[in-house]
Amino acid sequence: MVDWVVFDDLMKDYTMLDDIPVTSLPRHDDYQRTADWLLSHTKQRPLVGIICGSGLGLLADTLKAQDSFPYAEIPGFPQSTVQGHAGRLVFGELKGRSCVCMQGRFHMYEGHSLCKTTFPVRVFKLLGVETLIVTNAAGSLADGYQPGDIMIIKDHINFPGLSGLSPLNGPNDDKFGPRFPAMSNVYDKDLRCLAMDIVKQMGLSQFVHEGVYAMVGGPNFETVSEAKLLHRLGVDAVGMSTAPEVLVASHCGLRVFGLSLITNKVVRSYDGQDQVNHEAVLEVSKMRSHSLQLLITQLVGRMDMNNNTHF
Ligand SMILES: O=P(O)(O)O[C@H]1O[C@H](CO)[C@@H](O)[C@H]1O
Ligand code: HPA
Repeated sequence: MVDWVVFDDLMKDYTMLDDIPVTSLPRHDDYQRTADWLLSHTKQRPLVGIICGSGLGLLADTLKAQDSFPYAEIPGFPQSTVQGHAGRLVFGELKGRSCVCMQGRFHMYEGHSLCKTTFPVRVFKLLGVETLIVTNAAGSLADGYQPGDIMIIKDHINFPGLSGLSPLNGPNDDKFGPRFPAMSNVYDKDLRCLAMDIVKQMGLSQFVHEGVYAMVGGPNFETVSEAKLLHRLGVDAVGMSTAPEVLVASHCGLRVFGLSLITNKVVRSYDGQDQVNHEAVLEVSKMRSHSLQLLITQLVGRMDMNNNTHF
């Protein structure tokens, strides 16, 4: 079993990707062992996996017939350290459909390697999950987005990925997916259309957009110049997570749907006193998490099942 304390100790001296000691990366058996432990501790057989963003963990509390496990009790599971990320894996039903929910995710800026931040996604795959729903708190760059709005993620720009930081670095495990996965249609179009339909029926169209999410490394929020750059590049919302999870999910054939809750406007001017902070992010997340929960519940209830790609 991968020992994350030993792993982190090994990794701390390796800043260049081509230096990562291959033998210390998690192997298929490590993911399988964690999945087997979970399958032997719950009767749920989830088809949908959900990752809750900052302040969005309340969604997990709405699952019916729950079995929940603190990350510390799950063999091989990493631990979360960020406020607003409870650190529990919750199994249960939404609209009668079996789901597994991460109440708390792992971020690169916590000091985790990317294969560690995405460890649960491959465990989900081995549990039988077919569809991954990712949620996050994000700052908006798009004109017209307001704090409290929801963005259906159409596509992403993975800045750490563009500069060589990928959870798929290292030898490829063909049991999970191909060496060179395509990413051109990574956020499932049918699910995005279905979500838009639900939004209309819920009367939320005014608050819901479809747009491009960019992942930056964090943990600092953006400078004004960085914000201007992101805006010019066509980024609608920015955060410090999601892209690696989506990459790993898509690599192993999971269907992906993503939502950003806009918690703040990214400051794009030197005038004024506006400053974003994590407490404000959590406050807005909590305020609007109910609409997000309703949207996800409806989506899970209406999505078709048993149609993901198998390698
Ligand atoms: O992406 P999630 O986990 O929702 O969290 C977002 O909120 C935190 C900043 O307030 C960062 O971690 C950012 O990525
Ligand atoms: N920038 C980056 N990450 C974030 C933000 C932001 O403005 N808000 C919430 N997560």
